[in-house]
Amino acid sequence: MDLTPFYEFAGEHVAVGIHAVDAKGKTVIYNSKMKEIEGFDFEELVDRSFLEMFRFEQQESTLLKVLQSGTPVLNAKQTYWNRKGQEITTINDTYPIFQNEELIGAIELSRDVTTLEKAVYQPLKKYEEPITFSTITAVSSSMKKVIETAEKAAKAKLPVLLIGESGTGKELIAESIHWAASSSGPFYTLFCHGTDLHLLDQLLLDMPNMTGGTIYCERIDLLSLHLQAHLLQIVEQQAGDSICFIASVGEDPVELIGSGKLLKELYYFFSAMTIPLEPLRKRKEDIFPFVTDYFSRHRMNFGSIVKGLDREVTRLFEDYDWPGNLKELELLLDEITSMLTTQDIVTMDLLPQYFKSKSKSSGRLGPEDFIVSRTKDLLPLEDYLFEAEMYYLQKAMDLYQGNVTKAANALGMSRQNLQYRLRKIKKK
Ligand SMILES: Nc1ncnc2c1ncn2[C@@H]1O[C@H](COP(=O)(O)OP(=O)(O)OP(=O)(O)O)[C@@H](O)[C@H]1O
Repeated sequence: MDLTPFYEFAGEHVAVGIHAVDAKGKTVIYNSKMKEIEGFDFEELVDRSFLEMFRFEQQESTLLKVLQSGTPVLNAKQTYWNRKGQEITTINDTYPIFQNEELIGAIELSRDVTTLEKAVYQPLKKYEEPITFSTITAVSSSMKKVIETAEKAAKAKLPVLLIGESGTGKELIAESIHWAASSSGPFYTLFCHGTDLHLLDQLLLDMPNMTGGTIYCERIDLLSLHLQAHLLQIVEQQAGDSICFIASVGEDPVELIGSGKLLKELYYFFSAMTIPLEPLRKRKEDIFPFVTDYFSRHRMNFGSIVKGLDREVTRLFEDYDWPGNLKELELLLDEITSMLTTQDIVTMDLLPQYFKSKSKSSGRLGPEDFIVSRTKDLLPLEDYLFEAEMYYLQKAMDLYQGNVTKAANALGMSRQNLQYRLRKIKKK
């Protein structure tokens, strides 16, 4: 009996992301769960082969690494911001695949542990005391405005809708509203990412026992419309009681409603007060005060001597776009401080390699710019070809460890020609 249809069905419906490549690194399997994890839409996937050419992300490189070494890489945890700007934490196992002792490809199995990570890890890690408005870095005028409105919301005790990209501090604001409202009960977070009917029903069962407190529904736009309707029923039943309801969404709610991702009625319920949080790239004044606060907490909690950033790192932080906002900065600082020994100033060599290459390319074209779609303008051909050439030449130089003669030879061009092109890249 041919079992292929069974395996195909299982591959599409299993709750693990699967990405397999052949011996040349070309994708041969990319299942639905992987699309969901990486945030791709179908239309974009058609162009995936193009994308692969330009992607430097860890995801691919683990597969390629395994392809080169022939040995598995297991339990690799990574937190990143996917194509839709959603924060995702996965644990990946990547294996080489052999047939008759010949390496024919590699496969990556990716478990989405975002919700688990938030529920288990974050409460342990953060501020030791309840979050109050004064704990929050708010130097920019837009963050000051956020705090002002949140203070009003705490007094009014009306439902609140927080709007902002992942990592902008929505949960912190929700928690500080809770404490400022001097609510007697607990602060609960309902992580909508990965929530199912069963968990929502559990919430329904638990609620009658709550005599106060706050329920924060994080990213209601990540629930299916069916579950949003269910959530609406739950919150409406309790409305008017002493429970305070706060929710968050990742983008403009009007657009979300327009594109069928947010139930209008659920939006109406929460939008008694709305608080938009700007992405960090639009309020860069908050970057360094946050770093200073982080370091002082680190000195206090771990007795370290870390004081600040050197000039080069400061410039890099200023220029970078921070797609994951303050959360991304915080994770980066966690990584940097874990490597500190006797140094009190953070220098370039303490920055992880992936961050250096990401920040170098920030401002330049990213992989998504190469996707051809009806909703976006095409890139001028010249820019497209320039990026492609730059990518290819840099990869060739890496492969030959910077040896221009050997790289030129492999590329079938003269040494002078390659040097000329490399200079052109540097100037851009
Ligand atoms: N203004 C801020 N001041 C201090 N810390 C901040 C601020 N904004 C974000 N952070 C830090 O970034 C982390 C992420 O913030 P938070 O979880 O509130 O973001 P979020 O907007 O709720 O993200 P998501 O939509 O992914 O849930 C927090 O743990 C906090 O330490």
